[in-house]
Amino acid sequence: MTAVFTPSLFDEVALDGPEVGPSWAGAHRTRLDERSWVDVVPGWLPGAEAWFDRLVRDVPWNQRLRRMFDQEIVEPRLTCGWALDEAPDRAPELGAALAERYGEAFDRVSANFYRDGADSVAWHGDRVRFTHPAPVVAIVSLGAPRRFGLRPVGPAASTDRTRGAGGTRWLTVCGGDLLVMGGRCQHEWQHTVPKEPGAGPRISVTFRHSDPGPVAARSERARDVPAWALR
Ligand SMILES: O=C(O)CCC(=O)C(=O)O
Ligand SMILES: [Fe+2]
Repeated sequence: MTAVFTPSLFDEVALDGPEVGPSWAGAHRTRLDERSWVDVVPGWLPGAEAWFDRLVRDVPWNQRLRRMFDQEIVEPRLTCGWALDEAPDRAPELGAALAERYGEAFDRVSANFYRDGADSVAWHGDRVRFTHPAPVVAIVSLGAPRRFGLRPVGPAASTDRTRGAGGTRWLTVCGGDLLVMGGRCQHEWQHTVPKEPGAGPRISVTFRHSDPGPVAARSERARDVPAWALR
């Protein structure tokens, strides 16, 4: 008998089947300078669309207030954070895949929800720099594409005369892409997701490691960076 294709049955099998893990096939490292790097893996996460829909629906999003001098600023995006083992489904599995690849015990997950192009994150280095000389920060993008900027600050800015416009780099991150910052990126570079009129909704899920480990980490000084951290 000839097999008959039944779309509903096919859909069910696809939904109930094992979720395919991330793929490193397209991984590409850009050296920002001799001490900082960014990895981009286009199409890292299969099933990114379905995960986006689930997170939009299930995460208890909130909009934080930030004190800036004597003003309270409402952050232009929604956020939520967890310990890795309490984070929503897929995050623990993805944290384990990242830990294997980067040799870091990622234990913190946070998510940002950019509802539209009016939501953004301003230029900053992540707070993990206060406890780590060379933190690895991994960001999974879900939903609509957005521009992601990196610009040098501190020593990197003053030595980088070759790239024009202050050495700022721009890339576009799409749903399913992975972007990983490492080396001195949080100390000597800043990053941003600027406002982008017309952009659709996007979520970023970030993985960080909170334990500074055996390295004496409470320092911003470059000479304290262990060689292994600058891979
Ligand atoms: O949404 C992004 O890709 C960046 C998020 C970010 O920089 C942060 O959460 O610190
Ligand atoms: Fe950040």
